Amino acid sequence: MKIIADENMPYVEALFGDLGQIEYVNGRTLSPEQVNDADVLLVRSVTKVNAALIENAEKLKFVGSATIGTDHVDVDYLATRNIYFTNAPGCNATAVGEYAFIAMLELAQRFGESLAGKVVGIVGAGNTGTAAAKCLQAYGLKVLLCDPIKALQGDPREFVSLDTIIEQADIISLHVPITKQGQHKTWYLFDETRLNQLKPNTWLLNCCRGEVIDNQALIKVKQQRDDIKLVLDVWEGEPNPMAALVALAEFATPHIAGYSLEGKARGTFMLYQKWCELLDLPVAKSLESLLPRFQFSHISSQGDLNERQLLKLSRLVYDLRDDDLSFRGCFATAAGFDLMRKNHTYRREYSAIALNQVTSSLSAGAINQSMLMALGFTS
Ligand SMILES: NC(=O)c1ccc[n+]([C@@H]2O[C@H](COP(=O)([O-])OP(=O)(O)OC[C@H]3O[C@@H](n4cnc5c(N)ncnc54)[C@H](O)[C@@H]3O)[C@@H](O)[C@H]2O)c1
Ligand SMILES: O=C(O)[C@H](O)[C@H](O)COP(=O)(O)O
Repeated sequence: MKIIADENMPYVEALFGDLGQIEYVNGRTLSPEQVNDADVLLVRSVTKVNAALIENAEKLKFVGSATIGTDHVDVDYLATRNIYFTNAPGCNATAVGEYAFIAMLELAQRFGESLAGKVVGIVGAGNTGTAAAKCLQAYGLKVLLCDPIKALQGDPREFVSLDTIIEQADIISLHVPITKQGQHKTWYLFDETRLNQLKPNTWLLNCCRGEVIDNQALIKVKQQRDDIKLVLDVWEGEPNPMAALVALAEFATPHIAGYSLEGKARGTFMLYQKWCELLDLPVAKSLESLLPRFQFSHISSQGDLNERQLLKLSRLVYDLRDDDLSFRGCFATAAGFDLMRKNHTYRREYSAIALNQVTSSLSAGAINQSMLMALGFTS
């Protein structure tokens, strides 16, 4: 069996090595000739899987994308060809949620403010939005959720409109898929009009898809409104973000909000699980066996923490400042953007740290052992 896999998808050898002959390819430049004799195709968000790519791949029976988003895959075409498709919903949700939370802690520190007490609006309350809300609520913040689709489906959580979020939230974090049609389309959901409606001093974070914000309009609005602060992980026209926008963002990264080792491993593992299920094979490998031990796996601290100390602790699993600095040095070329993504193999999730807070208080609202557990650290 021939398995074609993106060279930047980790753990493919460990999980699929026994199941067939693996050939690694550059997902961004993958050509039809390279997939013509494939049985299995494993991709990431940078590969457009459509008729143009796989028309002549007659043996192809399985396409797996180790991603949450599916906008790069023509799922209708795959269905007409009876090719099984799976993605990895939720695989990197914790990573995205922690990225957003840590970015907010960083902004608070940079501007001498406290994150505690702010109201956060989450647009899109699926896997990543819920993961972000989990951290924020664990930290005691008021969270407003906007997701008209979930509301219509009867999700029991309380939802508000996007207008309410814009009026009331101090911070807005975007977590929607990119959709170009329909009542709830998200393409340029934040256009110039909406961007101009942001209340003074809003922090706007985008870790879903670049085109959810009109990037040209964002440049224009931000040039007139320095009160708005931006954290941007995704960009219109990746891998070529607009240089003027990078310069205007407080924190800028190359679409790596989901790139914890845990999230990456989960993505490939979910494809492996699905493939085993389809072939009626036992799931012989485990997710845990893939992950290296974290160098700060056990930490003891004395007493409750303050917000600054929580940020210090967070920087052990993910120091956003480092990525921001590297990005500014490499984003000018597509190769630089992609290389930083390729080499991004160092980030962990809060769960990688077992925390023992000696003399932790029981007071509600304190950054004590129970709040840290709720954030995702382990004991
Ligand atoms: N930056 C990254 O590394 C990274 C990582 C993972 C996912 N993503 C992107 O984030 C997107 C969201 O991921 P997810 O796991 O949360 O997906 P999800 O499908 O679990 O949740 C998306 C939610 O958005 C809601 N939604 C759709 N249109 C909306 C609208 N107009 N207004 C408000 N809500 C709307 C949906 O109802 C759904 O609940 C993915 O589709 C992907 O594009 C980016
Ligand atoms: O949709 C997703 O899951 C994310 O955008 C994903 O993290 C992108 O990473 P890539 O597939 O490009 O490695």
